[in-house]
Amino acid sequence: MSLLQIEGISKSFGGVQAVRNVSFGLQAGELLALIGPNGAGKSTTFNMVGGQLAPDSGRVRLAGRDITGLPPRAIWRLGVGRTFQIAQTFASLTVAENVQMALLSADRRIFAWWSRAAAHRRADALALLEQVGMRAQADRPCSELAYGDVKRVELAMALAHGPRLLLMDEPTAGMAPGERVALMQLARCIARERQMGVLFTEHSMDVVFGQADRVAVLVRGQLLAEGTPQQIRDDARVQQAYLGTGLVLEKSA
Ligand SMILES: Nc1ncnc2c1ncn2[C@@H]1O[C@H](COP(=O)(O)OP(=O)(O)OP(=O)(O)O)[C@@H](O)[C@H]1O
Repeated sequence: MSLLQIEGISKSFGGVQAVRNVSFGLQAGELLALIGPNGAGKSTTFNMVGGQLAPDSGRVRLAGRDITGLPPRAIWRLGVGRTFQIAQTFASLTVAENVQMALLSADRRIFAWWSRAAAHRRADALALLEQVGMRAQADRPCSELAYGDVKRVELAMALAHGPRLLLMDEPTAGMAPGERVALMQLARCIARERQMGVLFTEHSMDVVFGQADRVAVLVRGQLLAEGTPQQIRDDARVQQAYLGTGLVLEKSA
């Protein structure tokens, strides 16, 4: 059974059909990149999986369970984590405290007194930071970190509730090319180790073709193609769809 199964979802905004009858699946341990030119419906699809938007029709299943239209918090509780285009951390807290806050939330104790974050499951927080290569920076304030490191902390925070599926919305936006690949290599290792699925939207073709196991291409709200990076790169329809968008379907050296 697929970890995530999207079955014919559609969504319109007024007269604009943003997503039209889109179906695809994602297995545990797999990285699936959702790509497409601007306005193709990537964010809308993503938000229908995360619960920020309810589909007009179609179903979304997580390990067979119908999660269509559930609110984001309920979907998160069922094991769907999320990172954002602009990393969200508390700048005034240390790296470890940020992860401890995420652990508090996972333990349903987010309303506990803030000062207790520093005392909550520090060893578990440090273990998560070890996984993302940030253990040595545990006691630095997040405000002092380079942006690429903030993204790693955000990843550790997203892992705090042990998601089965991680949604990463343009995870490498704003990062230097080398850092982008490194972040997604890390996500890939963690996905394999935890048998966690990762669905991500991405504009950087280096990341897509270098790191994704499979790629789904949306164009004008419809699924145009789905396959391995090689199949997608060789697909004439995909090349045609990208013509004139300024994006190149080549992995740069
Ligand atoms: N809340 C909304 N209200 C009205 N129209 C919307 C809304 N959200 C998205 N759209 C429209 O739906 C279509 C798909 O948008 P969406 O943001 O899903 O595309 P995208 O592939 O994520 O684009 P980008 O790469 O530019 O982020 C676009 O035509 C967009 O203008």
